[in-house]
Amino acid sequence: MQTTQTPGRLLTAMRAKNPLVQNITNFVAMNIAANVMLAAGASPAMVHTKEEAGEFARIASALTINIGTLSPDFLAGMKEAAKAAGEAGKPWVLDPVAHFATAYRRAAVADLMKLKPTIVRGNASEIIALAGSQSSGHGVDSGDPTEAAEGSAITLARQSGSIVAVTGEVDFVTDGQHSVRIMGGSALMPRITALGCSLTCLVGAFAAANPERPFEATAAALAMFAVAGEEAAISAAGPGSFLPLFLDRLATLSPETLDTKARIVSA
Ligand SMILES: Nc1ncnc2c1ncn2[C@@H]1O[C@H](COP(=O)(O)OP(=O)(O)O)[C@@H](O)[C@H]1O
Ligand SMILES: Cc1ncsc1CCOP(=O)(O)O
Ligand SMILES: [Mg+2]
Repeated sequence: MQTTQTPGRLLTAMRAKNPLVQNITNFVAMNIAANVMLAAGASPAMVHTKEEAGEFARIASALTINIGTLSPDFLAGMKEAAKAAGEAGKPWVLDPVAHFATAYRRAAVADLMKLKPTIVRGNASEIIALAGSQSSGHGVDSGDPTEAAEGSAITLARQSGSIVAVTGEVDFVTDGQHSVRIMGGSALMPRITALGCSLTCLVGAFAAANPERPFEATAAALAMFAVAGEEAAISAAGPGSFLPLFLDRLATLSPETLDTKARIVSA
């Protein structure tokens, strides 16, 4: 029987491990996602080409895959890395950015889902479409509220066996049987590009340090973003000044404060 782990304890474990996380992410996100991970306490490596992606996945503690700026070379690397992570029993996270927008993206995500991601993290429109329903997404941004995606997230988790996380004004995490909602964050967050992509990478870091608890690890990473985002917004004048304040808050957030301020409720 496992003891209950609070988000703060999972954060402590993540910082203690300083996990090496391989991120095959998009050109927009590479720099900000690496900075988010370093600030939070993880060790990011952006390694994507097919010649080395599988080999690297065997030495990293977790893998994250994001299709934001997809190309044939990236996709080949993603498949090599996902196969290697699966064979090595390492957790991996899929971010299906705007997968509904083109036939190429749809096919790529269908192939990656067959490789059984441990966790899928997307915005509401992405998760609704991935479960086979009609979404109102426009490109990389969501056109749907999280509550409209909750049923789709549960269906997707049951179909795929993955933990599914939907983010937005409220976040939702489900394994198909149990679900939580996470409150917090700031309306400034969707006005800065690649924060969702960066969160996907941070989910990988929490899962790397807590591989037996991917559900709790996912909720803890989302709660860290929610608390740090809410606090950074207090002094921010807009999206530009929010970003450095957010990085500082990720770095200074203590496990005790995370436990006190995280708002995670059973759904
Ligand atoms: N309106 C909002 N209010 C508070 N937090 C938000 C809001 N929209 C998004 N967030 C937060 O921003 C982060 C990125 O989520 P999201 O914008 O949904 O991802 P994506 O960039 O992939 O669309 C998450 O931590 C989420 O909780
Ligand atoms: C703008 C853009 N275009 C392709 S990927 C990308 C970044 C999307 O980041 P996020 O999903 O975190 O908003
Ligand atoms: Mg996104």
